[in-house]
Amino acid sequence: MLNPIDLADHGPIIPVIVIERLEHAVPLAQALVAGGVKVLEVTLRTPVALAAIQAMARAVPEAIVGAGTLRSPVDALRASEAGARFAVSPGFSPSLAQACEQAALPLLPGVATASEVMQAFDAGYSFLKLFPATAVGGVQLLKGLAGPFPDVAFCPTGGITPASAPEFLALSNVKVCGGSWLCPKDALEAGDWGRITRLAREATALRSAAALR
Ligand SMILES: O=C(O)C(=O)C[C@H](O)[C@H](O)COP(=O)(O)O
Repeated sequence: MLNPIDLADHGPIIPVIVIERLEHAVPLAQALVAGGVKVLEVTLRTPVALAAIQAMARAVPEAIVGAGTLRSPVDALRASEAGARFAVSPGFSPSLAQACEQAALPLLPGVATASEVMQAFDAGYSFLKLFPATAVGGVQLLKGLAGPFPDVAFCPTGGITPASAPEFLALSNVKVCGGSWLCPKDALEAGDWGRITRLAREATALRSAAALR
């Protein structure tokens, strides 16, 4: 079973993917992998999301396909059945955490405050999504959390851009960021897979940009 912290080893950005049309799933995964992005978070926000996870996992074995937007225990079960290798949630709830454990689905739970960090940490999670990262305080909040929680790492997501990502990635407690900009809706609709590969390639270079800061 994958440890969510290991997702950070595959690159600095996890694309947050919204699939409206199932036929986009496989070419999108291929385009991202071609640009060096292997870890894919497919949000359970659309009716075809589970089928998209299944199709990507089968057709693009190099990809590590996970499910995002898990909100309830049943989401955990469905994501696991669809073949998701990890799960991401906008928040933390004990019932969701328990369902993921039962389904052997590694979870990256979301937090936005120190109290939520403590609840997730108590439940055994030390790698957390900060969501919605920019809105709740962004870089300044993460610097603040590093004091009392030096043993907690974060994946900030929400409002991050290619311009702001290096500042996040340069923080000691940030291992990887999430962002939807790698998969723009208009590129998917136009089938512009080349643009998605370019965006993926640019995203993979952001860790070096962070190291230069
Ligand atoms: O649905 C979820 O569970 C999410 O993960 C929400 C995403 O994190 C944000 O929608 C990504 O934010 P942007 O990169 O600002 O578009």
